[in-house]
Parts: sequence; structure tokens; C-alpha cells
Amino acid sequence: MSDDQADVIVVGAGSAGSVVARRLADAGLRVLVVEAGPHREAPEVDDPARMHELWNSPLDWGFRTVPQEHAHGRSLHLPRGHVVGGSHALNAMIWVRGNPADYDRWAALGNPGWSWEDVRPVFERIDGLGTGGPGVLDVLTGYRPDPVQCSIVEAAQEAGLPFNPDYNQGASQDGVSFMQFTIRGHTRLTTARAYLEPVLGKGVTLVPDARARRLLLEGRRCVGVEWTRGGRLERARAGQVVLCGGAIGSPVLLLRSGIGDADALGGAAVHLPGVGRNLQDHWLVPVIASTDRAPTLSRGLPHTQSHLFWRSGPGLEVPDLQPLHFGVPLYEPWMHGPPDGLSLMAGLVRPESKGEIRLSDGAEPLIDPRVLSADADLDALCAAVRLCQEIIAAPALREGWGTRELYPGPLAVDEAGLRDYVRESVVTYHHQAGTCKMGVDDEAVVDPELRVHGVEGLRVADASIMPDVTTGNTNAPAIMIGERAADLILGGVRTPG
Ligand SMILES: Cc1cc2nc3c(=O)[nH]c(=O)nc-3n(C[C@H](O)[C@H](O)[C@H](O)COP(=O)(O)OP(=O)(O)OC[C@H]3O[C@@H](n4cnc5c(N)ncnc54)[C@H](O)[C@@H]3O)c2cc1C
Repeated sequence: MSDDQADVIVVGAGSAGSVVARRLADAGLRVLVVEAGPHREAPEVDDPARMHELWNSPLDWGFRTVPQEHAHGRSLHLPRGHVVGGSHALNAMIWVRGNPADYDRWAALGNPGWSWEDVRPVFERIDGLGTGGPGVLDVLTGYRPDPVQCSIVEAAQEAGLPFNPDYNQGASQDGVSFMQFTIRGHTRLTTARAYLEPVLGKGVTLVPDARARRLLLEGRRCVGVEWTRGGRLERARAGQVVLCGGAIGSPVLLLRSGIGDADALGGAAVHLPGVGRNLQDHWLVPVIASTDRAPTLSRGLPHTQSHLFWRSGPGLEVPDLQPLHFGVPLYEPWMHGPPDGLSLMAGLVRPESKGEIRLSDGAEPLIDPRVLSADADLDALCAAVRLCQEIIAAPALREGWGTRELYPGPLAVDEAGLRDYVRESVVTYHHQAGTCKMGVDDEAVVDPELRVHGVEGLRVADASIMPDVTTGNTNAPAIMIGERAADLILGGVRTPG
């Protein structure tokens, strides 16, 4: 595509970018999509049971955090999709819209158009849930879970949790549930497949293996993008650029383009101190038990099929815990144990700790989520571990599967031991967000219409714009953000369907 052939350049063909490109092409705009990763057949992506093969592969950016002061100085692996499909091609496919209070809070922070009542019809347009009709993405429900998953759900009820048949459409998220998945006929269904691929060559030109290096600025207007491809430098101009590089990729590209904190950058084209700040993530701590026989695992489904939403203490407006349950033991490299077992990953989804992303002197950004820097997060994760320990010891698992707790096990005989174990074993839940936050305060990077403050012709539309990370997995919210971005660019909000 030559310089003048695109109306809009979308950077990143991930969860949100694929949606933006599709919707703009449907409206007749010519869209150029620049994606760092490849576009190719990948059976290990398609098969929902093979996601563990993708980490540290060429399809993973393989980011690592700086040493984490409150996690025993460990540097944590942050996998991210480096492929057409983005992180939706690497993820566990769990479909969680989030808690209505998440979006009402975004709106209350000065973002009209983002309340639950505003975004619910957008989710319905994506997933079709509750409409009686199809969405663009199939959401798999009503499948036959693995027997061990049924026992985990029973054990959670024995431990006192209610069964929640539908955490997306029920009256509340609370309780233990079987997961809903973006899977079509035993195959992972990404937004690249559902949204983007049908319009390739029909208004959308995809440039894979093309890593954007910087945005082209003329004064305070963004006029295009420059990228490297096969060792060559290429560029294109367009009337508008939409940045969909994800919660790490988008702030990094802004910073490399001179849009960020002027002091930290040693001078900036546009001084926007919030770029890269407000980094939020969800966190997991493994609780692992051996079983007296190998749990059978279904073909065509992930090894996690159930989860629960719960509260670490009284007085919380929404759940802050979301453990998820695997029918395999997920040992950390320093752990040992038999091959037959299960893992309840104690999950925190309302973190108080916030970090930031900065540029380094080298090629890799400095990613510092400051995990567990807020004591409240440590307290909540300890409560999540205790809940998972109770579930593992409940009759449906102890008598049904002979579960014996291995981790934390003897490492957490007292409170000090448990806190130490959490710091030693905490890992990402893969939900980085917030680094180009939407809002109207001094640290906001985009306005409620996703336009970068102080720059014309440039929007950000991905998980980075969340003012606060949502309560639950972040793929559905990122996709909703892509839909909203397209609505805003096209100048109106469509009705569902
Ligand atoms: C291992 C893992 C498991 C997860 N499990 C779940 C789950 O089960 N359910 C759930 O809801 N969420 C899950 N998530 C999170 C979810 O997938 C993400 O929140 C979501 O995909 C974010 O969408 P995005 O559009 O913001 O970014 P992405 O989907 O990551 O898209 C960003 C795209 O931009 C490209 N890019 C970045 N920088 C550049 C550049 N400079 N030039 C060109 N291209 C660039 C990237 O290659 C990528 O394709 C998981 C994530 C991971 C990594």
C-alpha cells in the first residue's frame, strides 16, 4: 500500500486492534494494519489444550519485569502475544465481561459513555450473550467439563461458596462457576480470526512481521507510522493512527515517539507525564495438591475450566479474588512433585499495587509492576491461598481424588510462612492494563473518546486505556474497547446486532 492509500493506520493486530480494523473497514475506510508478529498457521495456537507451549516461543514477546522488591527480588515473566491475534492467541480463552461496578467507576472518574449501561450493549454485540442471537465471537458454554473440574466445583461448594451458573449474566459474579470460552468447534477463536481475517484484502491491508519504531509527528499532529520489516525501514502516512499495541506495546511506542514525561525523556515532543504509569496487573499464587490418579483432560478444552469470584473480607463492594483451577500441577521451576495433581491458582483481581513502564538505554523497556508493594494485596492473596487450601481439603477432592496439599503445604505452617510463600511464588495473571489511562486528570493519556491528549490524529484503543483494571480477565474488556473506539472514530454509537 502506498502512502496515500490508507485512511487509518492501526498498530497491532491483537484483541482490540483486529476489532478496530474490521469495524472501520466495514464502514468503508481503507485500513493499514501494522503488526510486529507473524501471520501463519499455528496448530499450537489453534488447539486450546496446547497454550503452555506458547510461552517463551517466537510467538511470545517474552517480557520480563525488573527485579521485584516485594517478591524476593525475582524478575517475573510477562508473556504477550507476538503474532496476528495478539495476546488472544496466547491466552486461556476465558470470557469474563467484568463487574458492572468497574465500568460505572470509569464513568464516575470523568469518562462519559463508559458506564455499564453504556458498554453492556457493546458486549452483547460482541458475544451475543442474552440477546438470543449470535455475536461475532462464539462463547462456549454448556460443554462437558473434565471430571476433576466437577469435583473442584463441588469441593468449593462444600467449603461454603454458592454455585454461580453464569458469572457474566447472573445477578452477581460471586460464587464458583464453570468458565465460558472463546472457542469454536474445539479451536481457539481470536478476534483476528473472527473479525480481521474476513476483511483482509477487502479494505484492510495487513503488514505482518512489521515492528513499529515510532509515530511520525508534524508538530502536534500524528501523520503516520514508521516500522522495520525484514531489516528495512518502512513508513506510511494516514489521516488517523490508532495505537492497539497493548498495555506494554502502546506506552513504549508513545515514549519512543517523544510523547511522555518530558523530564524522564530529556525533552518531549508532547509532555504527557502519565504515559507508562498506572501499570496494574492481577496476580496468582499456586496452591498445588497431588491426586491418587491422573485427572483425565478433554481434547479441545483448556486445562482450566472452573474459577470462582469471592471476597477476602467483609465490606468489599465487589469480589477481589478470582482463583482459577487447573487439572494439572503447575509447579514453579523450584518446586518438585509427582506428575498427577491439580492446581488452584489463588488469584487477586482488585490490586492496589501500581507500577510503571519506562524506556531503558537498550532495546527492552523497564517494566516495574511493583507487585505486592501494597500490604493490602499481600493480605488478600493470603486469604485467597487459605480459601484454596480449604477447597483442596474438602471431601469431594480429599475423598474423591485423594488430594494431598504439596504447596504451600509445610512452607505455610504459620502466617509468616504463608506471607513468605506468597512473595516467593507470586506470578502474573497476565492482565496488564492502565498504562495509557483514559480520563481528564493530569496523568490521563487519552480523553474519554480515546484521543491522545495534546496530539491530533492519534488514538489509543487497547487494555492500556483502562483507568482501573477490571474485576476478572481482561480480554473481553479489551475487545469492548476496540468496538467503542471504532464507534467513536465513526462518530456514533451503534445499537446491538
Ligand atoms: C498467557 C496469557 C493468558 C491470558 N488469559 C486470558 C484469559 O483466559 N482470558 C482473558 O480475558 N484474558 C486473558 N489474558 C489477557 C488478554 O489476552 C489481554 O488482556 C488482551 O489480549 C489484551 O488485548 P490488547 O488488544 O490490549 O493487546 P494484545 O492482544 O496483546 O495486542 C497487542 C498487539 O500489538 C502488537 N504490537 C505491540 N507493539 C507493537 C509494535 N511496536 N509494532 C507492531 N505491533 C506491535 C503485538 O504483537 C500484539 O499483536 C491472557 C494473556 C496472556 C498473555
